[in-house]
Amino acid sequence: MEQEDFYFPDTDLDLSFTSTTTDRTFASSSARTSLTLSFNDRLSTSSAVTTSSTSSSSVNHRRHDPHWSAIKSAKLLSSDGNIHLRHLKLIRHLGTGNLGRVFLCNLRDSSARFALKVIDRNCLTTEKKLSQVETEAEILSLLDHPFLPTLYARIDESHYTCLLIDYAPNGDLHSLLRKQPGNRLPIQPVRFFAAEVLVALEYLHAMGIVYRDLKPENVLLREDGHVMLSDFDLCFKSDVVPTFKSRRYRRSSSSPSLRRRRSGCFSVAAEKKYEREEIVSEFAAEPVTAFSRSCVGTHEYLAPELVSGNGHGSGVDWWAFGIFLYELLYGTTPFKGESKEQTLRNIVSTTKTASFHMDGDLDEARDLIEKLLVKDPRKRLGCARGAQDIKRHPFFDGIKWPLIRHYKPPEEVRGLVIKKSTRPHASHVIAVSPRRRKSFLWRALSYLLRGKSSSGGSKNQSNSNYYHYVGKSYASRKRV
Ligand SMILES: Nc1ncnc2c1ncn2[C@@H]1O[C@H](COP(=O)(O)OP(=O)(O)OP(=O)(O)O)[C@@H](O)[C@H]1O
Repeated sequence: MEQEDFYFPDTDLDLSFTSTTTDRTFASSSARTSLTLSFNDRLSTSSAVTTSSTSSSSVNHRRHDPHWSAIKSAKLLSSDGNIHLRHLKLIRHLGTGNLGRVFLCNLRDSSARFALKVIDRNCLTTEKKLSQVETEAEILSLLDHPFLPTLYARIDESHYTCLLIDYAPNGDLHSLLRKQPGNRLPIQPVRFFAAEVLVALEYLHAMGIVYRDLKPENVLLREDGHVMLSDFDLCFKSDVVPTFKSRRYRRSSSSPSLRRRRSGCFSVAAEKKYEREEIVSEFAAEPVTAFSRSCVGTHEYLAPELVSGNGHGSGVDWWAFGIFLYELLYGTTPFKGESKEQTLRNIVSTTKTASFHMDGDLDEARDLIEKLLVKDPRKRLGCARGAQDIKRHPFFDGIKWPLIRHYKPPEEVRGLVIKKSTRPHASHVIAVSPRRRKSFLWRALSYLLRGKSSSGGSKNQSNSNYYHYVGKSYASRKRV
């Protein structure tokens, strides 16, 4: 969980915040970063993002959103109609990633809070990293979904590229897991978080986007407790051909008359189940022909086809979804070895399978995980028709998918504070001449970003090839 918000005396940037706030990235010794080894993905080269606005700004259904209203007002007051860094007030540092630093900020004279990802392009030493920035910006500009961040503005000033996105104040699922006894969550919160992540992945796949970096660290939690997937620099985009088909299937479901155990909005059938046959028309938009050879992701979450380097598609996200479910339920990942090399060996080994503790409550979860962790992607659940098949698994029985965003987040999870209403934030305004304000802002940004490179504790650097990568011994699970 983030610390309580803290407003500093109103300068454009108060550098003292670096020593008084928590940098989750540095604080976390077990941070897992992701690996990127080569880029041959078919990412569209057209830039959908312009310098300072995004296509989503015109989305009608969000016109009353306070964030868009704040953006609109700031643009109206801006001399050139665009958002600039001078319009933003940085509040504190939230974390450091592979590409840059993330700050909590708001627009001056507004209480709407945003996260600002600041990338100093001069610090990006390789073409690959520059390309990752463009990938992230492009993917973000395409998104319009409650469980994914909105890109409100892209600001390119001097050698900085800044992405203004939704702020998720409840931290990430990895930190939340570590606050739980045994680093495990009870089954109902797991169903809740997994269902939302599944819907987010389904949306990405329907857009032709293969995510490739699912892990609890990348599942941020919004103020209302709902999820927000983050980190799109490892995605690849492919063509997707949506289809609409009729299908006959046997559905096992609980009798409505049976007594049910209840927990929040997610209920579990306590007694017998019955089977019925249904013919359904369904929309499938899974990028089944997506293909990449890049070895990217986070070791413990890599699918076997990714590790072997023979090419992969959207199935890698369904494998990672299985690992994700396992980690939420068991507090560890199923193929974790003594070293990263051993982990990768376990993943590709045809004899090594996930092991499960005996626990009756987890039978359906176990069955789902086993179907997702099938080493041959052609036989893996989700790889033929996408999320539809996973949603239908008995583990998710009872969930009304169209209403998913209205389900109540699990309140019983230790360390998850769900705010019922947004507290108005005080904002202090001190008149600073625009010239002074600008130079101060640049000096402050340079200072903060320099801090990143000298700290040495930030995210890892990319390795140039797989053998170099597996040959090293790492103290923690990191993305490369
Ligand atoms: N929208 C956000 N709201 C709140 N915190 C965020 C947000 N985006 C990022 N963070 C925090 O900032 C940190 C850095 O984020 P960033 O996306 O740059 O890197 P990352 O998620 O660590 O991934 P990588 O280095 O693999 O690209 C994250 O660990 C997270 O704690």
